[in-house]
Parts: sequence; structure tokens; C-alpha cells
Amino acid sequence: MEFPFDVDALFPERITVLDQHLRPPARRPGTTTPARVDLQQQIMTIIDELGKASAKAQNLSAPITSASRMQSNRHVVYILKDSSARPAGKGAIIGFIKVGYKKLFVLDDREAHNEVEPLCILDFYIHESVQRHGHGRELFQYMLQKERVEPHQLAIDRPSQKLLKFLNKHYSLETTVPQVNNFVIFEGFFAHQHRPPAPSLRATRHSRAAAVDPTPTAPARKLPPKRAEGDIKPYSSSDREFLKVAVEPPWPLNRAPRRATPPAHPPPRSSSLGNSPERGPLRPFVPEQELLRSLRLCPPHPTARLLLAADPGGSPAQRRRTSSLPRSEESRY
Ligand SMILES: CC(=O)SCCNC(=O)CCNC(=O)[C@H](O)C(C)(C)COP(=O)(O)OP(=O)(O)OC[C@H]1O[C@@H](n2cnc3c(N)ncnc32)[C@H](O)[C@@H]1OP(=O)(O)O
Repeated sequence: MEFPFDVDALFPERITVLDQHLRPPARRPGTTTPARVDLQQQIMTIIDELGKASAKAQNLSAPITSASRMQSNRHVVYILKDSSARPAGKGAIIGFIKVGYKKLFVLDDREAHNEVEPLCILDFYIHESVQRHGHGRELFQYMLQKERVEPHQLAIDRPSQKLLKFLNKHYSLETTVPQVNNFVIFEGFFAHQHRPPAPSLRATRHSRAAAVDPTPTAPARKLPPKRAEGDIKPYSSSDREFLKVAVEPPWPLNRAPRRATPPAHPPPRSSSLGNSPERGPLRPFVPEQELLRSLRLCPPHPTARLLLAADPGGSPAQRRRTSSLPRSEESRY
């Protein structure tokens, strides 16, 4: 991805890390330094274009990454540049990954709610011309080391099929722990929840390209004390919610409100085991108390009920396990 300005000079390192301040990194000695405001404008242009390209690649109706969204969130973006090819002497951008900590309510394999704050993969894109060349892995690996996380400790905001395959291939992440929100977590996510958070993105909120510390420690923390059940919101905020499509609640809440006349189209399918819910048209949500009451009453999942009917002997925890990976790409939108 090329730009009408010198990307190579703007980002001296192969991977540049930017936070909400979008501060231009220090330039190489001897390079002419344009006004700081111009450099920041260039950074904003790059982020906006990367966000648009990523949205297009994922068939999203709008970018989930932009300079303005970066400035209003505590996210960190890692940008990979092409340091070999220098088209027109200005360098090129290969791709980016955006991460951030989020408070989430996630279910463990005993179906208990856990309030945690893991590092989340929010957006990830490698330019089409160089996908499957190992650039995604290079960027992901760098991010893991800088943030001091291990892959199974991450929560992924509605991963695409490509990303799921990527995670499976490079990090052997396969078995998911079923959730009722948009985030996908993998087996092993809860293994290190007791460990304290490492100094990471939350401690170093400035542009940086510092040396990589190869020792990973757990970033996520379980947030004590446990809240009263009435305070727990079963749906955790996804960065993709502004896209104006609703996350479908689990059965029985996914039933459409009563209508005088039947709907013109059949309702969207309910979520399937191991998947984040599929999206359907916006519909009024039930009040939170009613939602929670229904959640307590409802079975973990329609598929689980089918399994129960077919195999009354196995344990519920076993039934909720899945070895297959979530969602077809079409179901994300
Ligand atoms: C939370 C989110 O951000 S979800 C959105 C994720 N982003 C996208 O889907 C955008 C389009 N895709 C991409 O930008 C890239 O393919 C990425 C970021 C997913 C991976 O980056 P790459 O540089 O292609 O990955 P890298 O070369 O390191 O690894 C390749 C592996 O990724 C997976 N992969 C990459 N592209 C594809 C594809 N088109 N089809 C299937 N698997 C793919 C495969 O496992 C592949 O291994 P293989 O070639 O042996 O099958």
C-alpha cells in the first residue's frame, strides 16, 4: 500500500507501534523533519486507509479502524512497513494489527460468568498482494512479544475464517470456549487468570519501537470482587457494534417480538455451538433483568440441547466443548 509521502522516513522501524496520541516516531538522523503536524497528518492518513482496506477485506459496512477512533480509544496499532521495496523511493505499508484491553464477561467451560480484562485482537489486515507470505505472523508475533501475552490468553473480536485458520496454523488454537458475545476465546484462556497483569500497553501509552522482551506473562486479569448477578451484563462490548448490526441473543431471546402479520423474511439463524452469534437485523432488546432471568433459565445452546437429546450420558461441560472452529465468513455480517 503506497502513499504520496515518504512512509519509509515516517516509520524508521519495520514495525511501528502507535497509541491514541498518534505521535510520529523519532526520525533517522540526517532525515529532513517536516512540521510535526504534517507528520501526524500522514500517520492519520495511513491509519484511515488501512482501516478502509481492512473493512473492505472483511466485507464490513464501515471501517472499525480510523485515526479518529484511535484517538478516542485506548487501543494500540502495530503497523508493518515494507522495508525492502521502495516504490518511488517512498516505501510502502504491508498491514497492521490493532489490539486493546477490554472488560468482558466470558463463560468458562463450566458455563460460569467471568469478568475479565484480556488483550483483544480488534482488527488485523495484511495487504492482499502479500497475504500468505508470513507477514501476518511476523506482525502478530511482534505484538505478542511487546504485549507479553501468549496466544491462548487473547480474546478475538469476531474473527474471520482467514484469521481462525491463521491462529490454528501458527499457534495451534483450535478449540474454542463457547460464548454468548462476539468474542472468541480458546481453550487455555482461563489457565493463567490468577497471574498478575504484566506491564504492557496499559503502562506504556506512547508511540514506541522499543526492544522486544521475549518473556511472555499473562496479561488478563479476573476482576474481583464478583458482582451481584443483577449487575452483570451478559454481552460485552465489541468494537464492531457500531456497524449497526445486532448481536443475536441466545435462545429463547432470539425470538422475534410478536407481530400482527408474519415477517416477510424468515428470522436469522440462531448462534451455533462454539460460534459468536450470527448477526441479524436490529430488533428491540428485552430489558436487562428479563434478559438475565431468561439466561439463567435457558439451556447453554440449541445445539447443546440436541446433543443432550442424542446423548443423555455425557457431561454438560463435554457437550459445550467444540473442536471445530467458528463461523463462516458470510455469517459475520
Ligand atoms: C479480529 C479481526 O481482525 S478479524 C479480521 C482478520 N482480517 C482479515 O480477515 C482480513 C483479510 N486477511 C488478512 O489480512 C490476512 O490473511 C491475515 C491478517 C488474516 C493473515 O495474514 P497473512 O500475512 O496472510 O498470514 P501469514 O502469511 O502469516 O499466514 C498464512 C496463514 O494464514 C491463513 N490464511 C491467510 N490467508 C488465507 C486465506 N485466504 N484462506 C485461508 N487461510 C488463510 C492460513 O492459515 C495461512 O496458511 P497457509 O497459507 O499455509 O494456508
